[in-house]
Amino acid sequence: MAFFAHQIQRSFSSSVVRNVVIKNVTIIGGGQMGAGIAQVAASTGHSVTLVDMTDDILKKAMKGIQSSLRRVVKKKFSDDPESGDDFIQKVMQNVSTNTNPAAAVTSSDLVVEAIVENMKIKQDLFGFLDKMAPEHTIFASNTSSLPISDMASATSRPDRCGGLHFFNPVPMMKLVEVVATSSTRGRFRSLNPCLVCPGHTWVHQRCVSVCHGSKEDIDIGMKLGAGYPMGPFELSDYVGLDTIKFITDGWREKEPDNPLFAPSDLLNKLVSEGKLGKKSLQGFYKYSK
Ligand SMILES: CCCCCCC[C@H](O)CC(=O)SCCNC(=O)CCNC(=O)[C@H](O)C(C)(C)COP(=O)([O-])OP(=O)([O-])OC[C@H]1O[C@@H](n2cnc3c(N)ncnc32)[C@H](O)[C@@H]1OP(=O)([O-])[O-]
Ligand SMILES: NC(=O)c1ccc[n+]([C@@H]2O[C@H](COP(=O)([O-])OP(=O)(O)OC[C@H]3O[C@@H](n4cnc5c(N)ncnc54)[C@H](O)[C@@H]3O)[C@@H](O)[C@H]2O)c1
Repeated sequence: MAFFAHQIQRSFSSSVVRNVVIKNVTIIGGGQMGAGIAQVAASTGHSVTLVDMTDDILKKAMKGIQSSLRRVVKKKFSDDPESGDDFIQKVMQNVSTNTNPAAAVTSSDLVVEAIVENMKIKQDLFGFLDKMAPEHTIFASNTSSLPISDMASATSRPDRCGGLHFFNPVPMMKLVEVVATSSTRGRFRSLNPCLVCPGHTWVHQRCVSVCHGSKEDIDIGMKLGAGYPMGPFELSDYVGLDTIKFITDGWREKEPDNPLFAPSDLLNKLVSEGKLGKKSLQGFYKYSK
């Protein structure tokens, strides 16, 4: 995270931002991704404020961060459990929660949004925070597929808006795509040398695969045959079927004739039944708590 904070700082060309030290990070959205981003930012010494709509959601997020840290520590401090406990305590002390986004950004250096994959809601959030956050604050979106420039246009600081596309689960995935727009000028560039296309990069285009066969066979096939750590159905449950639906609906809007983005009756049925994947304990597969 420190590396990316440096990269963002180095790349934003406006003088107001250039000498910004990224210390205070506000994450809006304490779901799968927001909680993971908060964990990584707090683990690298940043002071983090995690925002969501209710205290219950935030309590669940903090519990998730703690259990994830325990998994990290089991490996990182295997021969020194006491230091592991200290590490967890220190990281958790770096994270505070707030249900009031306005109060949570008053001293932010970097705001990362990881809320629902809906452009209007993201634009409204960016527009609102733009009035509340300090002049120097950088805004970043963790969106999987929506154009950063459309979010930046909802603010008075398009030169300090970018994408920070983390991958799930954040504490385990080394890739973060730093997405620039024409307004971010300067040297801000995507660290991931890849084609920029709907959904940012070719990484996503490979997630969208046309499959024929049982979900189990396809997942096993992609794991054993393509060396994937998870098959496409397992991964879709892991990402969240609602998020997958937001993304593919967005891509279909842009390219209605692309057969890759044809609507999936099964996906639409599962989402309409609230079967969102791992986060709701049922999607393509069933999960235990
Ligand atoms: C159609 C639209 C498509 C676009 C979708 C867009 C989505 C989005 O924009 C892009 C993405 O993210 S795409 C998604 C990109 N992401 C992918 O493709 C992910 C692919 N999957 C993987 O890389 C692996 O399955 C995992 C790393 C998730 C799990 O590893 P595994 O080996 O299969 O099994 P394991 O036994 O579970 O874990 C082993 C050990 O790892 C550690 N650990 C694990 N989770 C942890 C956590 N949360 N915290 C801390 N630690 C965690 C832990 O030490 C654990 O040991 P333990 O003794 O159990 O504590
Ligand atoms: N799930 C993934 O694998 C993955 C990976 C990379 C990027 N993303 C992107 O990250 C974002 C979040 O995805 P997720 O899987 O964490 O979703 P999620 O549903 O797990 O979490 C979203 C959280 O945002 C909160 N929220 C929604 N609107 C809000 C608002 N106005 N103010 C404050 N909180 C609000 C919700 O209460 C929820 O807790 C999406 O844009 C998604 O495309 C997802």
